Amino acid sequence: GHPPPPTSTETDYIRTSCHTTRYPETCFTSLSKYSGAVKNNPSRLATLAIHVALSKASHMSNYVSTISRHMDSDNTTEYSAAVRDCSSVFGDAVDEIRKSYKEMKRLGWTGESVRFQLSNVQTWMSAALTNQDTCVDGFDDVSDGDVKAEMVGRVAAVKEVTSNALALVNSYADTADAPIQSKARSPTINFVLGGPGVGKGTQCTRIAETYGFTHLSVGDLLRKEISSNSEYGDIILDTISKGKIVSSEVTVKLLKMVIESSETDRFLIDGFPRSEENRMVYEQIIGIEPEVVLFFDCNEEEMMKRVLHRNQGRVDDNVDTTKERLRVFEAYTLPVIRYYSQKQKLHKINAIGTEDEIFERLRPIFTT
Ligand SMILES: Nc1ncnc2c1ncn2[C@@H]1O[C@H](COP(=O)(O)OP(=O)(O)O)[C@@H](O)[C@H]1O
Ligand SMILES: O=c1ccn([C@@H]2O[C@H](COP(=O)(O)OP(=O)(O)O)[C@@H](O)[C@H]2O)c(=O)[nH]1
Repeated sequence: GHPPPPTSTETDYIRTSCHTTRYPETCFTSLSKYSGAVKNNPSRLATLAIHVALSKASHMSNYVSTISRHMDSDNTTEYSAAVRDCSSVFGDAVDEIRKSYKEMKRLGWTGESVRFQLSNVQTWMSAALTNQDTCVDGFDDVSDGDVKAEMVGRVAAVKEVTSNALALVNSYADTADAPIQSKARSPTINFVLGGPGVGKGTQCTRIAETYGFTHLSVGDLLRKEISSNSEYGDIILDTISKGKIVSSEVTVKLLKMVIESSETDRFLIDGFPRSEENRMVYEQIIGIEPEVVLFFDCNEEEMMKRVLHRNQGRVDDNVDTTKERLRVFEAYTLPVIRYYSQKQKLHKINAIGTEDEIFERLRPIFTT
């Protein structure tokens, strides 16, 4: 669709960011018309710059290869040799820029650290620039004239946008290291675990109100994704209906976005991590050690009873799905609970009793 019309603060952001590139004017003119979509976000700006470089480089690559194809095969002039070589290295440059663009689109989604993904992009964009230089160098031995000037001039224009894109990736990489922790604020995070229906949400609401936390129920975030028709909605609904665990890439990405965009910095994360794999991906992408991990403990019959009485119209609150959720809890979540127990972060709470009684058991944890 059409990008939203730019506002002056958004174009200011692009102008300032372009100061760090080697060709600031080209940078600004090629990117400012998209400033509304960039929304002052360095990652989006770098991705956009790569997109612009990709389109210019593809165009150039087609141009050189067309000229190359229209030359007689017995044409052995230095010009034709240079054009053939250029056509080949430009094809490589386009591949490298395309790979970079795809990687930028998957930042934070692959299970690898963003840092690692960005270093790949830096490598590929540098290689693309080198290939473009190689093309120009090939014309060194060609005698000066209009055709040579035309070719070298066109490549130079592509090099400018490629170099700018690399510079914007570099500046983003400088700030993207551990994106959350490098911010001036360093949020406090507590995890709240326990089987289905044990009362995590109920107690989290009270803890959040009394002790000033932002309550993030990952189950609620996922249900919101379903009802907002996000691209992952169908797969999330299918996974939740079966009582299985949604892919870590999805949950961690959601959590990261919510934490990053929140004005507050004390979080109770309810119902996550549900597996050691969840925990690993969390550590790679968000990486903030939880201060406290609460474990609400209760027998399965009681959990089943509470789930079946919940009455919130949830697709997973039925006997069969809840049996599977209990099985998943035991097989995948208990190992996480053991992990935090070994790290001496775990507080096990007896979840049998009235809501008030249970809340009283929690007070000492938050008042010391
Ligand atoms: N201490 C308790 N005793 C009995 N029922 C409870 C208690 N705490 C919560 N419930 C009820 O059990 C159901 C599940 O609680 P909820 O907080 O949604 O659990 P979870 O977030 O762990 O899935 C809800 O209907 C809730 O009202
Ligand atoms: O980090 C999470 C949190 C929730 N879920 C899914 O959401 C469902 C409901 O989770 P929630 O914590 O809302 O409810 P509970 O199981 O505690 O009743 C789970 O069974 C999973 O299918 C998930 O996959 N990953």
